[in-house]
Amino acid sequence: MMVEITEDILTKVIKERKSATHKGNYGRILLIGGSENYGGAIIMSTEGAIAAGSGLVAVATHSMNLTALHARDPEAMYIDWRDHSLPNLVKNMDVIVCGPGLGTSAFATKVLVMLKDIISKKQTIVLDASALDLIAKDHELLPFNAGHIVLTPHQMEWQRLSQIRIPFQTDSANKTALNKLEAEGNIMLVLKSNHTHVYDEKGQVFINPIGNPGMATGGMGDTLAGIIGGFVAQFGPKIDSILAAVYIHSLAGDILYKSNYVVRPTVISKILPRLMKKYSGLN
Ligand SMILES: NC(=O)C1=CN([C@@H]2O[C@H](COP(=O)(O)OP(=O)(O)OC[C@H]3O[C@@H](n4cnc5c(N)ncnc54)[C@H](O)[C@@H]3O)[C@@H](O)[C@H]2O)[C@@H](O)CC1
Ligand SMILES: Nc1ncnc2c1ncn2[C@@H]1O[C@H](COP(=O)(O)OP(=O)(O)O)[C@@H](O)[C@H]1O
Ligand SMILES: [Mg+2]
Repeated sequence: MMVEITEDILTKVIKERKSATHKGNYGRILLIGGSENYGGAIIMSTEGAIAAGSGLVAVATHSMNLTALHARDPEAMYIDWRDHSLPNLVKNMDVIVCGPGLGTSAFATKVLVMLKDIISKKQTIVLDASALDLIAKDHELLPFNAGHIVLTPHQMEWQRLSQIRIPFQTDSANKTALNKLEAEGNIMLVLKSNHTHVYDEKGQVFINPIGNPGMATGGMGDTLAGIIGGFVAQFGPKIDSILAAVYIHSLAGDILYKSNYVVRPTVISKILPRLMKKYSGLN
């Protein structure tokens, strides 16, 4: 059975903040990505995570991206992804987003191996973009020990990972491929397209009915990966958090598309806090 995601998911998930709280109550997230050529990707993911409201946002990226990252997003903490303290930082996080602009170098593979060794049951990992391409070449790189794994491929990345060509990516074929990947029944799949399908850990399928072609621009998925990570960090590692993130990303896109021919991913992050405010405290 397929369930359409509706606006109700936003009031269900987005809670009004209580006065007696601090940043430690809203989740810690580490984003890993951004090679020399793809610095923008990790910056856009970071902006998604900050706008979504995670309590603490840290970024591990190529040193070349430091100045741009800090100039745009001083809220984010930075670590050189070659720094030997990276594994320790990983251990302290609730959520890790890995992949936007990561690239597929030997070093990128080493990052995935490190994550696989270190990640624990208390943590959620969101795998996007290059991380998925590396895993497509070697399924053993999947960090099965994570409490929850969220895969966010677009159709081409899913083709590489599942070996199902795009026209044949039906829900039943996708579920079969997902079952083949799973060791622990802890993988959720966000299969991005003009109508994104989300598969939960039990095989339930959800479809996102909104979004628009103005969103077909580089960085839109990087932004979504950050928002998903931010929602999981703040609202918990459940399918509803992911559905709400997918829905609000498209809703922001639709609002902007009314008066813009192209929707810039960074502007989605810009309007997200205001949109979240509208849906908070209504449940
Ligand atoms: N500003 C930046 O630094 C950006 C960096 N990016 C990074 O570039 C690396 C390569 O990712 P790409 O996704 O560009 O490359 P891929 O080669 O993985 O996929 C892109 C191609 O797949 C095809 N495709 C088919 N169905 C599609 C669908 N539903 N959605 C999207 N594409 C579909 C299209 O022909 C498209 O050109 C990743 O690390 C990614 O994070 C991109 O995210 C774009 C922005
Ligand atoms: N025509 C469209 N209609 C609705 N949503 C779209 C459309 N094109 C792209 N999107 C959305 O934009 C995002 C693109 O993700 P992705 O391809 O990973 O981008 P990137 O890697 O460049 O950041 C997905 O969330 C997808 O659903
Ligand atoms: Mg992408």
